[in-house]
Amino acid sequence: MAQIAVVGAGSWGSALSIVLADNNHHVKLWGRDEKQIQEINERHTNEKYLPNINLPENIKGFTRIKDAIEGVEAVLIVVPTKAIRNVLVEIRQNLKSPVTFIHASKGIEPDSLKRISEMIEEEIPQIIRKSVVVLSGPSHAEEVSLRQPTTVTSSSIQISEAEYVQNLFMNRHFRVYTNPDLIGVEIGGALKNIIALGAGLTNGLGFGDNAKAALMTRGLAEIARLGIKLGANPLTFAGLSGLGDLIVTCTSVHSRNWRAGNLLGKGKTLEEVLTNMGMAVEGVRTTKAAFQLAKREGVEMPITSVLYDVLFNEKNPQMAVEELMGRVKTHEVEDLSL
Ligand SMILES: NC(=O)c1ccc[n+]([C@@H]2O[C@H](COP(=O)([O-])OP(=O)(O)OC[C@H]3O[C@@H](n4cnc5c(N)ncnc54)[C@H](O)[C@@H]3O)[C@@H](O)[C@H]2O)c1
Ligand SMILES: O=P(O)(O)OC[C@H](O)CO
Repeated sequence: MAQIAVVGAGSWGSALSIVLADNNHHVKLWGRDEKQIQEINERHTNEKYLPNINLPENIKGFTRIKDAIEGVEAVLIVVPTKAIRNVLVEIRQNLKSPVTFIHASKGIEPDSLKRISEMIEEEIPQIIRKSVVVLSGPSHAEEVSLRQPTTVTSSSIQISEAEYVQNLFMNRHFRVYTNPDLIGVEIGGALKNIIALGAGLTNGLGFGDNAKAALMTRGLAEIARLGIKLGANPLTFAGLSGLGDLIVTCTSVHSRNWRAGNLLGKGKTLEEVLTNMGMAVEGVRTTKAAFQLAKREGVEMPITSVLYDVLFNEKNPQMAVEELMGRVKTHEVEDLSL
């Protein structure tokens, strides 16, 4: 059985630790909060992030990254995107031999416009990096930790490494597929959070299922348009890390992005929403990054664009919906190869 470091003891890092521990791996879970790590080691719980869940005893908590990564064969990064570069620097300074880097975070870095696998390649020299693999798909921590049926995709340009990660995680509750399209998997996983914010926002405004279905469908069209321009396989967007994750995030009671959008639609300010959530709402920064990426690539992304104005330029949400509905008439199906 393998020894794996999980860097990030929030909801998703803790839930994925349970999957690995159920598969009899030795999990070294890093978190920055001493009290939380003490709770994980002594009471085998993480009440703030996974209430009412018992953690298996083969999950050990660490507060120093140096200790968590010592002797492991793979490092799973699962902190919010804004924290990734800092943890990577600390890993680089302490890692002694090459490991597989897996990440399960969902975001794009504003300004640099890097995907997370690109940040890993930038920060971690090849001599200590066997490969980079992303794990993504429709998977809320709350359900994974209850061992409810979940399916995800393991993606790497080295398919043997994607299969290695598939083998680490796969069990009878957690089914893992592989896909070599790293760009498509990362873009789908990151950008669906923008659409979930929009779906929550229309709910907050009092609109129903027609509006939600419209946002999801046209949202997927613009995600695919950008992804294909960046080199993704169009079919990936119909898969687990595309359509699958879009469905779960736009319709689940667990979705942080949907809940944040809902509060915005009900008139709360962005600051009020983020303060109240207390958990990662990746869609906000990803909207900024996707807006910048669309501009750089010359790709039309109307939903992302109006949400950017709602989040960062105080556009009224009701006006944003009216703007989308009043766009110039167009064809539905486009030639995505253009
Ligand atoms: N929660 C889910 O169901 C889920 C599922 C799939 C993917 N994800 C993705 O996983 C990533 C983590 O999300 P989460 O839901 O676990 O978040 P969370 O809010 O539950 O936990 C975040 C964790 O990161 C830590 N953290 C926050 N800022 C930090 C910093 N600057 N430096 C170091 N640590 C920091 C927090 O202390 C906490 O332990 C996100 O990219 C999210 O999109 C989440
Ligand atoms: O709760 P959300 O909106 O951060 O979404 C979590 C996961 O990405 C769902 O797959």
